[in-house]
Amino acid sequence: MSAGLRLDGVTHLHDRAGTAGVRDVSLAVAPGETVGLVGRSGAGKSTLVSVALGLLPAQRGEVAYDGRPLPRRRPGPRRSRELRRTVQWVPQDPAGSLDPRRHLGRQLLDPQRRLRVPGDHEQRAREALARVGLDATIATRRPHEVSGGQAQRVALARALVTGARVLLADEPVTGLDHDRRDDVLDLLLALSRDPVAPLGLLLVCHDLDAVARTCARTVVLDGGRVVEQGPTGPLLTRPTHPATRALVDARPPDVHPHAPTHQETS
Ligand SMILES: Nc1ncnc2c1ncn2[C@@H]1O[C@H](COP(=O)(O)OP(=O)(O)OP(=O)(O)O)[C@@H](O)[C@H]1O
Repeated sequence: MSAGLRLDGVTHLHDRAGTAGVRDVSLAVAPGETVGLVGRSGAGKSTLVSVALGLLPAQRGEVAYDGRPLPRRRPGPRRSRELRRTVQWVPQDPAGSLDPRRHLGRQLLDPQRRLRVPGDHEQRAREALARVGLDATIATRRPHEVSGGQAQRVALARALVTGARVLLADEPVTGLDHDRRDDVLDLLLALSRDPVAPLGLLLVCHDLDAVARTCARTVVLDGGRVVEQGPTGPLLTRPTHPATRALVDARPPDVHPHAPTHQETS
């Protein structure tokens, strides 16, 4: 059994002509692995994330969580809940996705109730907060009563609280300032390296510096297909496919040349 998320020869085309979507994509993210997914606009990244989350069907191929294939048809409510617990989605600007009116603690209980997670929900909420380096007392506050960095952490705790083993983070740092960006990325990296409950991470990101900082391995999509993949360092310094080269060439000049990369910190 392969733990985590596995896509095997997955195709999802949006139109009959077959010009848009993803084709024959295989990739795996095991707990503890950090994988970047990059590609120009329209390359198929969001489509792939939707298929990986079971929101769009794999017309060909297979998506499996912890070795168990997702059903081709929309799964029933019970199976759906099981799946949601295993693989969680982290949206763009995670803190901005918190409900401003509700106490943060409530927002850590809601997904557990919704997904009928077994066990003591309050305890799981405290554990999730500890994993992201926050004290449990923050649960009594609302988003505007904590710092932006703390809110980001709570949002990540919310993704963890159901017992997720893999996070799909779709442009989670777009629009954040440099320090906040690094805070989120470093936290994701630390969570992936947690010795007790290592997390798998698929990071969809157009910021190649963020990918270099966080992801051991990177997959390049172009025209809906995987055109290059491998260890992030060599892939970004010696790209072989023109699509990868174009992404690397479009990278803005490094304004923080001393930011540690994944390679330097691992
Ligand atoms: N619901 C849809 N119906 C029809 N075509 C779609 C749909 N969603 C996406 N597409 C098309 O599929 C292709 C891949 O789009 P997708 O959004 O997956 O790319 P992306 O790499 O995520 O792009 P971006 O970086 O701009 O978000 C594009 O040609 C897009 O126009």
